[in-house]
Amino acid sequence: MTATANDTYKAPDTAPPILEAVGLTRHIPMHGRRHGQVVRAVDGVDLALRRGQILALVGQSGSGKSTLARLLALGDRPTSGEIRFDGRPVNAERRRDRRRHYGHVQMIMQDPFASLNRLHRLRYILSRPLRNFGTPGAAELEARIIELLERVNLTPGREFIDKYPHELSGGQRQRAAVARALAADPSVLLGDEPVSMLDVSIRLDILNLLTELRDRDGLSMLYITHDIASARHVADEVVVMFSGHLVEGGPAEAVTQNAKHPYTQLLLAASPDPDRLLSGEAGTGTAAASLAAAAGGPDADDDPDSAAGSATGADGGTEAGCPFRARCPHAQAICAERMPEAADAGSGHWVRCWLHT
Ligand SMILES: Nc1ncnc2c1ncn2[C@@H]1O[C@H](COP(=O)(O)OP(=O)(O)OP(=O)(O)O)[C@@H](O)[C@H]1O
Repeated sequence: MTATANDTYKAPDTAPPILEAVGLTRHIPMHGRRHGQVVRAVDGVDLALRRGQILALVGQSGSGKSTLARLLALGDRPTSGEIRFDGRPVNAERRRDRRRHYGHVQMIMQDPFASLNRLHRLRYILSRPLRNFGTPGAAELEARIIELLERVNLTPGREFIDKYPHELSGGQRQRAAVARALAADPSVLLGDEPVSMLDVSIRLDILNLLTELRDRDGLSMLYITHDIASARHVADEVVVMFSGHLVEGGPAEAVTQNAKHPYTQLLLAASPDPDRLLSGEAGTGTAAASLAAAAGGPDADDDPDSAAGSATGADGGTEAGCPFRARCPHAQAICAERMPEAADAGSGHWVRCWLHT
């Protein structure tokens, strides 16, 4: 059984993957002064979200998290690599695949205001995805909408069904956005920073709702966040992204309590202490300053020794070395030559760092 910070979790860590990325890569061509170069936003990512689990994807702004989420939701096409759903390759260009896949994978966005049409009541917003499964009569439709509202703890549902998004608090709006995602009957939720725009006092409520959906309904979830403390709170497994690469991953407890990669260690050192979990405050002191200096992602600097020199020639094939090397206190000559393969750190924990090969 996977060890987690949340001891209600029951699924075994041998649960089969429901959503996988295999060598997933997205190189974005640049324009203007940088014409001819590409930003390696996502670079050869392998990850597996297991059935009934929450996998947290953690990284700073610019590390490639949203680009990866867009690829997994088929909202963008990869440069190379493959996405598999339930063991089968998904081809983003095939309409049949897109229809089938979209029903199963639903996104929860950062800003619930932007994701809910403010001109409509919840009744209408939630009825649209429900109608994709046939045309139930008015009474049945209303009963299903109320059930959805109550599933996300907007209770009693009857009191919320005719509200407009602007009549809800921030937390209630995010619950309504989760209800809308659930209306499509997904087996996977992709949450891109689903609590970062919410008031600190209600973040924990929404995260607890997500873990409830996992525990009660067996939903699988990719939880995307810059906040490693919240990842530890909700996730079964954690993967850490820096500059388009996954650098460490494994059971949440192992990655957060026994981090191996210097970047993960920096993220942890700069995160709020557990008493201030989800406070949204950055840590203080030298770790936070170093983290800010490390940045999270590829920039347009084509100096290979820059902090994040991940913009390369248009073939996208010239990147070498670990992107974290310029900020790493343990960098060695080999770090500039190539990125190591993942090394096994035991019990499903792995790390891509020359210190551990
Ligand atoms: N359309 C684009 N054109 C050029 N560069 C892009 C584009 N989209 C993303 N990038 C670059 O790709 C890298 C990864 O961006 P992405 O938005 O995926 O990161 P992120 O980790 O989700 O950050 P944030 O949390 O700030 O959204 C960044 O360097 C970003 O500037």
